[in-house]
Amino acid sequence: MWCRRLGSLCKVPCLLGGSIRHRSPWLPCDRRTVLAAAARWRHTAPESLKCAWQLHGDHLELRYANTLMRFDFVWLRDHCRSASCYNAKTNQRSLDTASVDLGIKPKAVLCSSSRVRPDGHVTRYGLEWLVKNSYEGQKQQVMHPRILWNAEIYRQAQVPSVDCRSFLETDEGLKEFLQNFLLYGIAFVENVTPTKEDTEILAERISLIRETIYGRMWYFTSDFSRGDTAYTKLALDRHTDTTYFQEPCGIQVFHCLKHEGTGGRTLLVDGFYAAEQVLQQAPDQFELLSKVPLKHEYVENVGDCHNHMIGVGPVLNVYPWNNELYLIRYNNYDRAVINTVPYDVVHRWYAAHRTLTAELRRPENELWVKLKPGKALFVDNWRVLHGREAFTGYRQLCGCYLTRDDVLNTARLLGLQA
Ligand SMILES: C[N+](C)(C)CCCC[C@H](N)C(=O)O
Ligand SMILES: O=C(O)CCC(=O)C(=O)O
Ligand SMILES: [Fe+2]
Repeated sequence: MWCRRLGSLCKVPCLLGGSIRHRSPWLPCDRRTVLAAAARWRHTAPESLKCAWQLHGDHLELRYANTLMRFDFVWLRDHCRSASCYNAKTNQRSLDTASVDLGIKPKAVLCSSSRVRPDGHVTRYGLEWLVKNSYEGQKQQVMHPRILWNAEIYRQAQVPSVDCRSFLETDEGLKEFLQNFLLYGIAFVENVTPTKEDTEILAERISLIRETIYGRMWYFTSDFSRGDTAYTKLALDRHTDTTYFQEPCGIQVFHCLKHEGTGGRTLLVDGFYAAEQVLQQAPDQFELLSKVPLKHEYVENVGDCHNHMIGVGPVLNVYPWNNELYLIRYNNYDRAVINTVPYDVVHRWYAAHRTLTAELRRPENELWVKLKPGKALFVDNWRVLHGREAFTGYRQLCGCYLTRDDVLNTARLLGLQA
């Protein structure tokens, strides 16, 4: 049974809605023959080629807004936004998906009929909603818009630091800061009172602080109070932190409270920029780095501190549907014995790791900054690597880790895509 009646909504194509009446166990369908004969393109209006659909044996094919989409029938039933299937107040599904017949088929597809007879369950979808939420639509989009940088690109962009008061007291200041942070993976706040307490207030403005084995707010000097090279005066090559957690910390905040001596500059490298170069030069190496799981490990036995952490995952982590990078796990100090990779793969992995390392080490990709009291640095620890130059004298840094979900939450609440 096909309906090509057009409701009043159809006059505005972007508001077109489609309705699907599902064949469900509680509503036996006798329209199989109609469905079988239905596999040809249908248009919402004879003169409009903007939207067309075709019903196949197990899915609905829809062409709209230059996107060809295919919707599985169970998917369509599962995403029904009717009052009995979805609670619009809580934005939660009420439908028990497991109760949907996996062989479900729509009884009819109607284009924006204003009068649908109340037999069977009716599911309505807006075309825009379908485009936005289809696999094909998502594939064309990035989850996180970013500007990949090397030192020159970052300098040219002249990204401003945000003033501490504006950051703390205005939504505009906070939004500007977060926008910079999301685009570049680093952002600075200036004129911060150089204390641990004031740094904590900053952190709490955008997120929950992630307490770890290093505490909530940490404070460190080169006193080797912990069994890690960070607590010395030695240089630290570029790395991301807490690679040995199953979920590495999302953001790291650094605030240098004091330095009387030389050296100690901070190195920042956009890991995604380097990975992108690997993808261009050697896509198979990129793939290897994104597929081969490795362990990172933290073993500490110094004073009263006894810890043993293990995190497993590939160096490059990508969303499987669009290959977009979302996390780089790179720390050659903390990388554990490789025992998760067979010998013939491991050699190719080392070659791929070498290619990535060469990109990460290109001098033109290195951004060097000297952290000074009053200037707090936020680093996206899932994207930007940090390191430091060896130093002399007394140097005191404070900071903390933030939970990524909560930073992104704040950004979304301010209207940013995160
Ligand atoms: C930042 N803070 C000094 C607290 C900890 C440093 C952790 C260092 C560790 N090797 C890692 O990369 O995870
Ligand atoms: O001392 C520094 O500037 C940074 C050390 C470091 O890598 C860290 O604390 O995670
Ligand atoms: Fe670090």
